[in-house]
Amino acid sequence: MAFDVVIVGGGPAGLTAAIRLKQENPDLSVCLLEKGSEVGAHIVSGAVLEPTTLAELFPDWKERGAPLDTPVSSEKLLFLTRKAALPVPALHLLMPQMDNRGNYVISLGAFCRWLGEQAEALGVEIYPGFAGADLFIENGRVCGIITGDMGVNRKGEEKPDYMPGMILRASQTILAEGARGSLSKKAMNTFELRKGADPQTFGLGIKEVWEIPAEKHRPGFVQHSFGWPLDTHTYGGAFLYHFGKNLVSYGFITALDYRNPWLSPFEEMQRTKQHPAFREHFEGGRRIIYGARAISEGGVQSLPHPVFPGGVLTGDCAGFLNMPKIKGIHTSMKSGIIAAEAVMDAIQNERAEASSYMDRLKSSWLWKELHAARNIRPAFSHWGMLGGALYSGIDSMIFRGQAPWTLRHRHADNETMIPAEKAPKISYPKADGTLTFNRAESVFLSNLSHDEDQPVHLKVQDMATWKEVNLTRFAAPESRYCPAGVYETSETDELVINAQNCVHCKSCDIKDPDQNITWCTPEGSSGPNYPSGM
Ligand SMILES: Cc1cc2nc3c(=O)[nH]c(=O)nc-3n(C[C@H](O)[C@H](O)[C@H](O)COP(=O)(O)OP(=O)(O)OC[C@H]3O[C@@H](n4cnc5c(N)ncnc54)[C@H](O)[C@@H]3O)c2cc1C
Ligand code: SF4
Repeated sequence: MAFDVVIVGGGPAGLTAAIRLKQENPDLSVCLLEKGSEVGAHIVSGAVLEPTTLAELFPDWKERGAPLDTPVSSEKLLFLTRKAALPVPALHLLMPQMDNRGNYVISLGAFCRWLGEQAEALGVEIYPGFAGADLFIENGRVCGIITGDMGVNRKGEEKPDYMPGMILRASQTILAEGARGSLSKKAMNTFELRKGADPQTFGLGIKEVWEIPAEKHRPGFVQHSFGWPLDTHTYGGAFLYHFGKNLVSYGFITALDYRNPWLSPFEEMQRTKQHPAFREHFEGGRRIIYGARAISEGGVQSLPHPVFPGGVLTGDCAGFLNMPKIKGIHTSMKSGIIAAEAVMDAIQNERAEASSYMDRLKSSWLWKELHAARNIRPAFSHWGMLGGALYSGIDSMIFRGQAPWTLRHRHADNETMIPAEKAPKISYPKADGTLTFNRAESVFLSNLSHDEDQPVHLKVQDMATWKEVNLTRFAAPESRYCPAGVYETSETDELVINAQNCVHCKSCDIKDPDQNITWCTPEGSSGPNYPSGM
């Protein structure tokens, strides 16, 4: 099958790019693949939406019924100690990037479904349930993508319903797979797109949606925290947003450059709920959805060159997220708009490379925004939590993001752990089954579908390395950082992989110390099926 443009990924970046292409040129043939069973099925986000890019894409978004129903009504940033919560005063002055006035608390899943409807109305062909499994490269140029085979059993043999993958040819391919996309990783390696960039650094976001009693619901209330329970060298914190009909979105982001291999991002998230500043929000409520996803935290200094022969990278798979704001939706969408315009230019001028993409990015508000935010995230790696918080205040208030230096990211996340025997063990409280839960009962709420009789999509290149590095040196950290309990160590010290539990967060691909684990796309439609509230 041949198209003018193939887009891989139906998140905010891919859908926005698709819409912009058809808005500008209705005659272009545009195809978008989404590995989830439907658009939105794999989407995890807080989410507070800054509506700037949406207004650029559809100035009449209100009349079109965009699902932005909960304006932010009030907000707090808390520094937590074990028992106390100290609000950061004059938040809008001290940390203007945390100012959420004019923003909306949304379900990003519902928003993406709505964007999908807009795209289809413009003539974009959307194929949910199809994973882009490989790049289709001819003569050193990406000429489209290859979808995954369907109907292959665990041993790699064809089953009666076998359907080989298809080649989707395209003049230009837009990769919009979100953080740590598998095709994006291949494109970066094949075309050496990361040359000269700092290592990308990621966070793992784990999230729950709760339904709470109507009398406790405060529509539009937004709360963020930092400090306890993380140690001072680990960046991260919790978020809590009231939205929709009696819903609360609660989550915790742990930076994946953490050092202590005994740390469990899942348990940090569970125990934060017990803090008095969070606990009261869940009383009388019930948890209805659970999910997890990595986010790209590195900022502008970690961006790869986003253009390769035959295509571009856009959204979180390149790393267009503003970490101090904890926002990547409006930035991903903006990069999608710019990518679409550059790709159209390349097609019209019959050029293999959308070479205007970088210049267009650099002259946009997106670049200015990311440039101003660039020093805050690395400051926390350099000077720990308090030094980083102090630096953020100075950078925002005095330099206003224009300091004449750029702090670098010195390590990739897989390089930062210290040996388990040198790290303090962390003892986490047992789940109580009402407020806090274990991973097995949590993953149940991700509504997973995964045919177990298919090749394991988590490839461990070398088990001897796993034993020597992961098990012996780091006490099997994947058994703690995986938010779905996919990895276990058997009594005979073998690695057990429960691939059917994978929620596609990509943390193992990122954090595995020797880069010995590779996340590959499973059969299309596998993985979580998050409903519209996510
Ligand atoms: C817990 C959490 C909280 C967040 N909170 C906020 C917030 O409050 N505000 C905000 O602005 N941002 C927030 N973000 C960030 C925001 O969600 C992302 O920046 C944004 O979603 C990135 O958009 P994207 O389109 O690049 O990628 P994604 O949203 O990740 O979408 C990528 C899509 O591509 C699909 N895909 C991936 N690979 C393939 C493949 N090979 N084949 C087919 N399909 C594929 C995926 O299934 C997915 O649907 C948060 C993120 C997390 C994890
Ligand atoms: S197996 Fe890897 S990608 Fe899947 S949920 Fe666990 S850490 Fe995330």
